[in-house]
Amino acid sequence: MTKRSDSIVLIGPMGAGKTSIGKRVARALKLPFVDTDAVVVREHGAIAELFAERGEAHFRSLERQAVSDALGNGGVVALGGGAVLDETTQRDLSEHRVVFLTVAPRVVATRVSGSKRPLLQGDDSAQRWTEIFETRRPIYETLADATFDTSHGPLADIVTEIVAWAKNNETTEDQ
Ligand SMILES: Nc1ncnc2c1ncn2[C@@H]1O[C@H](COP(=O)(O)OP(=O)(O)O)[C@@H](O)[C@H]1O
Ligand SMILES: O=C(O)C1=C[C@@H](OP(=O)(O)O)[C@@H](O)[C@H](O)C1
Ligand SMILES: [Mg+2]
Repeated sequence: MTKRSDSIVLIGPMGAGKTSIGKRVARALKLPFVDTDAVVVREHGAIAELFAERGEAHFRSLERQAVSDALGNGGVVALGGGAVLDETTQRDLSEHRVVFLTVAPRVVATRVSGSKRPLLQGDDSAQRWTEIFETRRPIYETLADATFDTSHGPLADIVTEIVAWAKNNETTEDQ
């Protein structure tokens, strides 16, 4: 696999583990870690409030900028689940090693229940998660260089698998 950048980008649906697994992968590889949602929150405030007060399109434009900055800086980057909807981001990702974290619907429900994710509020959140995931799945699959299912087993095992994959797929200077 020839990729220009040595960074690793985690994509996938809400609750797949991008933030928590990304943090641990970065620590294991001794690389900096950035979660683009955390950047947006730090610079602009809570995501739920941005959605409520300024709308999803506004959040997406802040997210696009955070993603572009993070990809430029390198390291391990965890995206928000919807960041891949942006076509500029899709193009930019072709230069990076992209890891798609997937998860079974029956497992994710407990992971995201009670969370403040604005797209998962209300009684039908499980159904909404599935609809959103099915809509985005082709994009995730197209962008992915590798896919890991986080539904089973301890989080540490998935981290180990991703670290091994990253070491086997390192970029080299002359690419
Ligand atoms: N493989 C896993 N096994 C068990 N719990 C997990 C796993 N991955 C993530 N979680 C838990 O699920 C929740 C959501 O994870 P998070 O990293 O925020 O996902 P994402 O960033 O993809 O939305 C967190 O509470 C996290 O600890
Ligand atoms: O899938 C989405 O559209 C979203 C995912 C969230 O991030 P996580 O995927 O880290 O939960 C966050 O960016 C926002 O609530 C919107
Ligand atoms: Mg996250």
